[in-house]
Amino acid sequence: MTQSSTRLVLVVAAALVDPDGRVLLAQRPAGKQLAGLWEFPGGKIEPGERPEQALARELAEELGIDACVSCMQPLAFASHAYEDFHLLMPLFVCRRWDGMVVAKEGQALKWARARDLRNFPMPPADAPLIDPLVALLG
Ligand SMILES: Nc1nc2c([nH]c(=O)n2[C@@H]2O[C@H](COP(=O)(O)OP(=O)(O)OP(=O)(O)O)[C@@H](O)[C@H]2O)c(=O)[nH]1
Repeated sequence: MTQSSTRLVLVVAAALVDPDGRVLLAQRPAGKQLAGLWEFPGGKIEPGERPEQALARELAEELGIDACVSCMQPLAFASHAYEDFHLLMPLFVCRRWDGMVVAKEGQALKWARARDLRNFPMPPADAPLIDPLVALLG
């Protein structure tokens, strides 16, 4: 069905990959939409920002790391109709950053194998992102 008006929300997310080939998941805190679900770090792109810049900002805010913008590698994107908005979310692979990953916003963090991601409850938009990660990382 075609909808006449849909709010498009642009979000950018990262698959941070550690030297062991594991991917970082962050748990959405209580009180937020989709609370308790495991997601890729990231957030909304602000007006005037390039996606890679927005991602670097979010990674600094959420995890305290300084990610290498020129190393961000586009892998896949999610296009998902939530009830009240449509999410468009590119996923970048990021293997290089400065600093230690720290949960700056009190969120739980987990390093997981790509092939184990299906064991984590994730937002529905994220499901199509898992196969490309498994293809890349095994
Ligand atoms: N960062 C991130 N967001 C995701 C993923 N999957 C997914 O559906 N989303 C959705 O994309 C939006 C992310 O924006 P956000 O992190 O700034 O959202 P938020 O609820 O904290 O909003 P707020 O900043 O207005 O409080 C949320 O609606 C979130 O549910 C994911 O893997 N990572």
